[in-house]
Amino acid sequence: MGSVNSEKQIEETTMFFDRTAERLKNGLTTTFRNWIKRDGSTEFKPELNRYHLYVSYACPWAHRALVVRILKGLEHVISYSTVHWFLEEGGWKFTKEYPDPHHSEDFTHLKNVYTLSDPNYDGNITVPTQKIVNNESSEIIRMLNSEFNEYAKNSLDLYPEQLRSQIDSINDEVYPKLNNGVYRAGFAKNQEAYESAFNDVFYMLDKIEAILSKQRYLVDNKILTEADIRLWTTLIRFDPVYVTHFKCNKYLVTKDYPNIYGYMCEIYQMNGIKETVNMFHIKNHYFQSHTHINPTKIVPLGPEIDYTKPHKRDKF
Ligand SMILES: N[C@@H](CCC(=O)N[C@@H](CS)C(=O)NCC(=O)O)C(=O)O
Repeated sequence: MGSVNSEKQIEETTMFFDRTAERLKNGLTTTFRNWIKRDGSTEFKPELNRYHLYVSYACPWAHRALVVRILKGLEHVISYSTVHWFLEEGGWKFTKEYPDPHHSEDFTHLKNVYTLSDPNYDGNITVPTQKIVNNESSEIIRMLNSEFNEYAKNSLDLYPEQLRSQIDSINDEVYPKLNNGVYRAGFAKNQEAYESAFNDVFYMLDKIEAILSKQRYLVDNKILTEADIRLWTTLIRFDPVYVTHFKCNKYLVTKDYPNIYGYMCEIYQMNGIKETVNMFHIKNHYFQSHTHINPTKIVPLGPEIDYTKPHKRDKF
């Protein structure tokens, strides 16, 4: 790390992240899709200290799981560890600083955990993952929300029955246009693809700003839902990373969208949430790993953002 990459390295990095981009475009194509069920209908029962979340602090999808774990008060039930922030061919790595807490030092990569579960595994090595159980964050957060209630310190329901169809429909729009839209813009191979992704991103942000000018949360005026969490982990990366690195630079979310900014502050200020935000991992991951779009690997120093200001969202 540190030096400018050769053409061959850039080509390899491009191919590696093309595969990630392809998978993200297609949505739920992850491999381990088991469910933890409190009714005992699967082999995975909710239990204290049985499950571990392998995350990358850098990853917006893994970040969802960290946030829901805190909001539900499951810190004493489910442990987690983070991989190193640098992602390259070979996948997410364990290091001395970021070890795999469950296996010996022979486990150098997250891939080792996958192959332990399935020796023939040759699919994508993504985070978050729990070995064997599930590596699809949208499903992991549903399990954390509903299946661990007998241990959870907080009784909130992020996917309440009466709001499910609205949550599903906003997720279906926010995912392609914004969560993944920023990646489509950043990894675009031509002007047309970039512009189409860019327009989706700002169409979605404009729409969200309008919603949040009328109500406290994305789906409901009073009830925080998983749709908010899925949105927030993208928003928190927007100004520091996506504006420059992925060229989503029409507006800044913390300057040009006052309602979105207040909403980001409110969630950031919820108990335990700011500790899930590791801006060092986030910035270093994107700016250093994606050498095909940032060959010098220089990590910008800014921006300075204050998430601790009064959010005033309780006006609704
Ligand atoms: N659908 C997956 C996507 C997760 C994902 O693609 N994560 C990226 C990092 S942000 C990753 O781990 N990429 C590694 C790779 O593609 O090998 C989820 O939400 O859990």
